[in-house]
Amino acid sequence: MVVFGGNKVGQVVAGIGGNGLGQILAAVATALLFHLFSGPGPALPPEADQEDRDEDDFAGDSESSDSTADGKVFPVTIRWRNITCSLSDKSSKSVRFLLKNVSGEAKPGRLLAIMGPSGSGKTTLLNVLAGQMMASPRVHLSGLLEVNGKPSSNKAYKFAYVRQEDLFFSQLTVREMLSLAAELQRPEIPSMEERDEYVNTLLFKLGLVSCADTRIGDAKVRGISGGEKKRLSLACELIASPSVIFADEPTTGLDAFQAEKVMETLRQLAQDGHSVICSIQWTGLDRTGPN
Ligand SMILES: Nc1ncnc2c1ncn2[C@@H]1O[C@H](COP(=O)(O)OP(=O)(O)OP(=O)(O)O)[C@@H](O)[C@H]1O
Repeated sequence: MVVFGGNKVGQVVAGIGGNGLGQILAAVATALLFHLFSGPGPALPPEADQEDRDEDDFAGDSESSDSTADGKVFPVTIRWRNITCSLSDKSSKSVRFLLKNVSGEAKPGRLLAIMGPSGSGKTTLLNVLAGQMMASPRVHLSGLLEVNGKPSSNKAYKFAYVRQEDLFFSQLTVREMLSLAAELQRPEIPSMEERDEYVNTLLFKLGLVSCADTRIGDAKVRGISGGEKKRLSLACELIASPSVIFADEPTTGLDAFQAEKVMETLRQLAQDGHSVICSIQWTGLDRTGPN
């Protein structure tokens, strides 16, 4: 059990819409910018508090490569100790803790679910772990973050971050969206045929074959389901061969069937060797809770 800003949180191991060329170009630029800025952001400064470092527990080494020579996922273990994040308010001279002494570990082959009610700090923790905290003089961060046994540094590993909001070209089909994403992110794939084959593999892996030629859609034009959108987000992120996958509330807003399919996909990605960390909003209505 860890504590987030005062709330108890259980840890379980367990579009861009629009029409027209102008908007497509704008969206391509947005996608490129998104990927430029979605690399590891400001990392948690390695803290002096390294007493409880136990390097023997780490199987990985410090290589920063993201996939092994045979195309397998490069294994990355992340460990965090006593992460504290606070917000200071100069006018009222008060400090608000968003995270307080949070510790944990994510390993390759495991799916880690961070559970808690709304506002308990789940997104904040994912942002800290992914080095995506917004730089602000009001935000104070402390604690220890290790990647494969070494204090984390920028660009230490490749990660995917599936956020709560999905960003897509609503007019494209699922296949077209993946093909475009592959063209932007994997320019080394030489021919269209090979790219098509790569996209087909992704469609199969993410269970998107049946909706491959359906438009993504948006609020105005009905397209693929919410669960399919979430799995398409995962597929787009997988193109970059990440070692670690962060997914912020991937099941929120989905019905039980779609939520189960998304979680099954994440479980499968963990089995493929990715370290998967997701947040789940836990309302407490389910008395059984995380186990
Ligand atoms: N930069 C910030 N400035 C002010 N408050 C912030 C900031 N970042 C987070 N918070 C606050 O910290 C708390 C935790 O936010 P966070 O988004 O991490 O929670 P969460 O558990 O992911 O919530 P939800 O399930 O609703 O998405 C919230 O009360 C939020 O308003």
